[in-house]
Amino acid sequence: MKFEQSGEKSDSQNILARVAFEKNGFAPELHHGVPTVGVPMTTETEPGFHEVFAASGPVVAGKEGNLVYAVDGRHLFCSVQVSERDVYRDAARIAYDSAFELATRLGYPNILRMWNLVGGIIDENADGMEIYRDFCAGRAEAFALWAGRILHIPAATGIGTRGNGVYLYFISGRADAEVHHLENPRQTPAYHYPDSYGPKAPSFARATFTDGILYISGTASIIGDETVHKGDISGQVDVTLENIATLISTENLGKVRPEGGYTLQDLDLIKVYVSRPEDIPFVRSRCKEVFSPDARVVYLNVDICRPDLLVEIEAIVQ
Ligand SMILES: O=C(O)c1cccc(O)c1
Ligand SMILES: CC(=O)C(=O)O
Repeated sequence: MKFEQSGEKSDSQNILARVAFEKNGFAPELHHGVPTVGVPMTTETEPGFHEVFAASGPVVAGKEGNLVYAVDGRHLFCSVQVSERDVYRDAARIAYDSAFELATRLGYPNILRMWNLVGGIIDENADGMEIYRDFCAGRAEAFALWAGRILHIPAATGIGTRGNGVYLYFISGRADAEVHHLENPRQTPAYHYPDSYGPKAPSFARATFTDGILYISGTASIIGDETVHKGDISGQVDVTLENIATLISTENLGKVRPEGGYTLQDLDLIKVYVSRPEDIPFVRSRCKEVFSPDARVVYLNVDICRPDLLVEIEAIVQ
């Protein structure tokens, strides 16, 4: 598995799947035989871009119900869209349930990395519950239904969009793949968050390390389970970067990676989610100081899963 990002479409050879970051989204489809999903994450003024998941072997792609997927012998990519609705819990459970059924049936039960792009993430649903909490409840029910068959809870992102409904996509691997899911010593595991954050805790790990690739989950200014530096973008950026630095340090990642850990200079394919557009110039200049000049970094103006979070960062080391 390898990731690429580009401003243009590359041709479809050896591509497992493609995600188009654009202004309007579109439901997953097979585009010239390649699973393609459009996620509504950019604005008129930001250029769109594509993220490409490279295949490790001959690709077989398909569609089943709402699921669009591809396998290459080592990995499954699967995507499903949940259209806008009053309450998401049942639809989120059903979407994950059908995706997990496919993943286990095809022999890729080892989820490695998932993205949950949730329109109106901090708005209320028709019952007055925050949509992120509503979504998390359905997702947690699906993980509980599949416990033992879907092997672990992986690294993830759960973030707002500039559209409606929910876009899900994930990659998973074979049962025998060597996969390590990591937690952060500075943070409570999200799946143990108390119910003050919602009826079911968020189902994700802080990072997944497999096959020489480190997937870092969306990370924010949270210590323990609490948001710190409320209203202070500078403080939130610093804590977010410190959280990532600790997560990928030799003390933490070195437990599963014999060569040791990484530093912020090793991050690539970085996504920086910023909830207030006016903070983007500051965040950009701070990120320039800490990330490698060769790192590919995009800034996306979307809501984050708690109203008091101003910034969230995800990345890959490969
Ligand atoms: O619910 C999630 O999957 C999630 C994962 C990472 C960060 C975040 O805000 C949310
Ligand atoms: C970012 C976030 O929501 C979390 O770490 O829980």
